[in-house]
Amino acid sequence: MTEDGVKVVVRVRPMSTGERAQGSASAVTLEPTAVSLGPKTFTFDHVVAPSVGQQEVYTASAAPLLDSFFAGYNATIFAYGQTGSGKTFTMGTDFGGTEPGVIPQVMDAVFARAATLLETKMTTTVFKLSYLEILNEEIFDLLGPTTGDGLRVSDDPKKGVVVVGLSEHPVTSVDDVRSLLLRGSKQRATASTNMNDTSSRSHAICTLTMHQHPASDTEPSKLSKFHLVDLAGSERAKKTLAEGDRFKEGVHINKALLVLGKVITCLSEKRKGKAAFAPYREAKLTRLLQDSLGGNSKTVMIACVSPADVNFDETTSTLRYAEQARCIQNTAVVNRDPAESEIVYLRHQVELLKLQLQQQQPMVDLPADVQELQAELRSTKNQLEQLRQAKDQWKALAQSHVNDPEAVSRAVAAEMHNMENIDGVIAEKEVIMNALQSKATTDSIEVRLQTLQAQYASQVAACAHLTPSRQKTKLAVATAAEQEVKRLQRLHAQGLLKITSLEQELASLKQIKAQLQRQLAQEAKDHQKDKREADLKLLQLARRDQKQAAELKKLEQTFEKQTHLLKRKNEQLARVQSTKRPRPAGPRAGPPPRDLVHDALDVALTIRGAQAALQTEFDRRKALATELSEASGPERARLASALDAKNRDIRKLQQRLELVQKQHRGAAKLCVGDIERCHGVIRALYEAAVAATAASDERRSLEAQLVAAETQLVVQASAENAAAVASGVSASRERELQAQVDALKSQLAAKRQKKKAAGSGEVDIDADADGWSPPEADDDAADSDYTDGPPRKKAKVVAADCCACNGKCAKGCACRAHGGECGARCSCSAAKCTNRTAHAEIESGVQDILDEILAAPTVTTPTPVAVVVDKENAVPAKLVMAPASAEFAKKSATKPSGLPVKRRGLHEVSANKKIPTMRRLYDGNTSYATLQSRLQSLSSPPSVP
Ligand SMILES: Nc1ncnc2c1ncn2[C@@H]1O[C@H](COP(=O)(O)OP(=O)(O)OP(=O)(O)O)[C@@H](O)[C@H]1O
Repeated sequence: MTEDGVKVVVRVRPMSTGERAQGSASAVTLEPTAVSLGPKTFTFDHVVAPSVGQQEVYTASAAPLLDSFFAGYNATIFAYGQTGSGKTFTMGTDFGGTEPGVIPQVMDAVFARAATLLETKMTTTVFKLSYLEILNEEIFDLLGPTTGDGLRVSDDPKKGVVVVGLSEHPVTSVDDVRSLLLRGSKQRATASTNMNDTSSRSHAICTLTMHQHPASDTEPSKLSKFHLVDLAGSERAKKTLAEGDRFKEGVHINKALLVLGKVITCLSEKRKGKAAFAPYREAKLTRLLQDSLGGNSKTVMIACVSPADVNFDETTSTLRYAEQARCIQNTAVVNRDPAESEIVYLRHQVELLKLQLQQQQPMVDLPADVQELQAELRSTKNQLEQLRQAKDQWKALAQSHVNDPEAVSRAVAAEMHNMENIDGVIAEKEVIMNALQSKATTDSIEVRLQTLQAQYASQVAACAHLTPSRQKTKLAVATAAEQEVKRLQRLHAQGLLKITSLEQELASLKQIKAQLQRQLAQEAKDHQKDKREADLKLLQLARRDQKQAAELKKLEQTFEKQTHLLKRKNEQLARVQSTKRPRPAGPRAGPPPRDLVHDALDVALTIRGAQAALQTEFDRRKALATELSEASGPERARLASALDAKNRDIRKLQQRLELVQKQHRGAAKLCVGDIERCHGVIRALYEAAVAATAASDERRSLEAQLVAAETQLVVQASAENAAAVASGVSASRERELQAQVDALKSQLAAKRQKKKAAGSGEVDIDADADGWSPPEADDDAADSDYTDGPPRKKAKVVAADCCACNGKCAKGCACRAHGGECGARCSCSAAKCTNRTAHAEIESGVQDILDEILAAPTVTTPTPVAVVVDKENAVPAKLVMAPASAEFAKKSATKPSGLPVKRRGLHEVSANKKIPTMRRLYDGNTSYATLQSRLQSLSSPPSVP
């Protein structure tokens, strides 16, 4: 078992053509093991620069994993990063290409090493390959049938997390792998987005499983897995311009990557000693990578990033996660093949029995019953030999049927059956030994010896009565008999010796058996003990739980009581405070809540403004880069230096923004302190919200007025233009028309002025130069608790003339009912409403002009204009000539009048898009103050010809 951190290699790709076209500058500074981005420096195991090729990436990332893989450890390598950052390029399934990625290089190296192992150590290796993708949170087999539902993930107690039904294909060479991966890659979902022409829409996991079978029976077999993962990239819909299915895929991709980020953060915090639960189960991706992140695997992460400053935020986020991933601690173990472990055990048993058999080989010629025993032993030996052969057969079968689990399990069952027979054989052997022992001690040899001795004695006695010649013959016979006796005695001694050795053997077997039984009994005892202890612990834990639950309940009750008490006290305090008004100003801890809120909003608005400004800078730089690509000579040099300056500005702005964002984490610090202060903050926020809503209403209304005025004036100017161009209109008439427009303008200005003077109750949102100034609360009592800070202005009374009409103001109009006119706070359309003096006047004025023009003898094609409007007076400030579009010219040519139907509403004119270009003065990013000043600066006299 080894404890290992996740290794992180960062790969920075070269600037893409698109990024170059935008004039992007590099935002990263690279060192061999660090990347600096803005004010922050991130540290890694290895950093690969853009100029570096695929070979070095492989050497730095995957090559070290090969040793672990062959040592029996699981290995994982995965590429992580934003869309288009080069993950698929780095992992690469392009086997035949000029720049093979990590996967082809790993496969080449694995098969080369396997061949060497076979040659040098006679170790055989069996490989299987699987390839899957996670698309929209569903798992699909890229090497299985193309149709079908997603696969299920399940937890196997022995194998861990497995994908049920995922096909595994035996592979014997790199060619096999290549054809399978090419097939799978074709099936993998890719699509074109704004950020990448071939964007991967799914996470892909390719797994190579290796079984190693060493030649030596004593060495265990190993089973290890190599996961090669190409993740889909995180993406922003705003940048990828993804819609429909692409958008949906993007949402799933981002969700899975978010969970991956959470898991990485949790695991890195665990390393720092914080208790954190990694949410592996929240996404299929993290479930499948569970072992690779914090589990049984040696893991390398390749973080792919773009160097361009337009991707500053995404690169920062990738590097932040990658740095955290370095803190993840994995615990890898050598994986033994479970079937092979069984075989090793059986092999040892066979060896033991073989040894025993060898010890039982006969040393001398034994009598028939001893030979009988010998024969028995031989048959046992044969049985053992058969077992050994069966085992070899099983091994061969296992190798040839790696894909037929049923055949393997049948063979294992048969083998197990054979092994059970061994016990029976030992028992039989024991019975024979016993029988032989009793036989050998009681009958044959001793009885025969005694008989022979008796015969010998009687023969000697008989010899005494015989003649010398007969005596001689008898003596020879007696000598032979004596020799025979001696031989038999020798045999007897040898038999006894053999029996003793067999007895010893038997005794040792019995001893081993007894020892095993004792061991088993001890283990059973230990198990019982452990179980008892575990039960006890469980019981204790349950008791502790109960105790804690009771304590918790008690605490909750106490807390509830205290909350009640606090509430009561607060109420009392509020009553006391409401009686003593105004409260004397005294020293307070920290700035007043309203200032806090003001400051926080100020910072937030500044950040948003800066982000918008950054985007504008990007757009300007893009335009500059386009100009630069088309320019030549000194102009080119000028543009190049302007581009450099722009890049510097952008870099500075990005760094400053990053710093500000880091220092100000929104409203987090607002509600710190006592409860009274929190109330103050909430009140200030409420006031700010009211002020902002009022400002937004005002702005909307103003916008509507601007649009209406623009439209009217476009029509008016078009008409004037047409009339001017027409030969029938005299210069004096032109001046007259101009005078009419001026008159209308001054009428509207006067109207506006009148309204203001009457105190129409609009909230003053421009008091602050920064564009934000919270109005004071109009309820004096509400502010009674807070007397610090200078006294503030009171908000003006809200306008009374306010109708809720939709479009035109008809009879039911509230303003009309009260005898008043509609104004800025009314929800009716400024262009359609007939209850407004300005409207009526402009309408009639414009109508007069139109009538005048239509009365002219010939009207040529009008030139469309864009109009700039004075916001204050809602009258035209400037008319800018714009070239007529082809469409407009065509339509005008078919209609001699050159104008839409005479009495059609002004809104219809714009809705029909007769005016091709309309410059809008206001957009969401423009602050109110900026809008004001822009309008002010543009309110010069009309420049209509
Ligand atoms: N190191 C590199 N050298 C040259 N070209 C690269 C490099 N890295 C990426 N590219 C190119 O950048 C483009 C995008 O790369 P790629 O498709 O690998 O990105 P990705 O991170 O896999 O994107 P997605 O997440 O959208 O699938 C490709 O055209 C690729 O050829």
